[in-house]
Amino acid sequence: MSTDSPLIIALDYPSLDAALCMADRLDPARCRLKVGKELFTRSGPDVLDALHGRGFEVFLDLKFHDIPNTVAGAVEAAAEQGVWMVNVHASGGRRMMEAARDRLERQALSTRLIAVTVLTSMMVEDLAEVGVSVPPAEQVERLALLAQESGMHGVVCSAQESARLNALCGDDFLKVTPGIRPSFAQVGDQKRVMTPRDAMAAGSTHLVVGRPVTQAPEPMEALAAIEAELA
Ligand SMILES: O=C(O)c1cc(=O)[nH]c(=O)n1[C@@H]1O[C@H](COP(=O)(O)O)[C@@H](O)[C@H]1O
Repeated sequence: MSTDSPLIIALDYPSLDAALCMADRLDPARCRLKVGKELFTRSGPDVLDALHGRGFEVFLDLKFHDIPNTVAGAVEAAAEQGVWMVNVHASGGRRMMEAARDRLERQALSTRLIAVTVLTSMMVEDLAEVGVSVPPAEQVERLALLAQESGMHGVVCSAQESARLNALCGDDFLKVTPGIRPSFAQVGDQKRVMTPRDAMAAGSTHLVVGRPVTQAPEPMEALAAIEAELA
């Protein structure tokens, strides 16, 4: 099933059973699902089959970062399993991103390919420790432009950077933004956060929401509350 909802719910669970338990409480007409490293490492492709079988479109969030040939192969493998979206780290560089894009094009695979800019958990001092001496916003701009030039469909960034990236890269360039905190939710370990409404107003095209929905007593009620904040 295809949906026009901007919401992508992060299924950050340690087992297939726990993930499917949550998926069964959600509606594929009103959200997509994101499968990340922990769940995929434990369950393997079974989780993708199970979610596709339930009608969900899936963002496989494995943030590939390796030499170009290895990343191209990994992206092809993900796309062959029918995922809606897959991602790489933009800091892997132009040749890595181009190799991944070329592989999808050559195989006529329509999976969206996006690049992570600067993780939403990182602040200026974290970047400094890894040798990046510019503020997060500046590094995000640099990596987003590089990602666009390298043929990515969009980027993962904080919603705080969406407006600037809209101006730099245009509306069609996807801005997939985690660090979303509805008015009813706790910030937790995220640093660069925004509410769903502010994030969409800033130009985000998709909102990644995890714990505010998955740890709510009634996940569909939390999702409906986010939809209401967006209306
Ligand atoms: O690529 C991601 O999805 C991602 C990138 C990023 O910079 N920050 C970030 O939080 N994420 C993911 O977005 C989700 C956020 O979950 P919550 O903080 O529970 O809403 C998690 O699955 C993170 O792995």
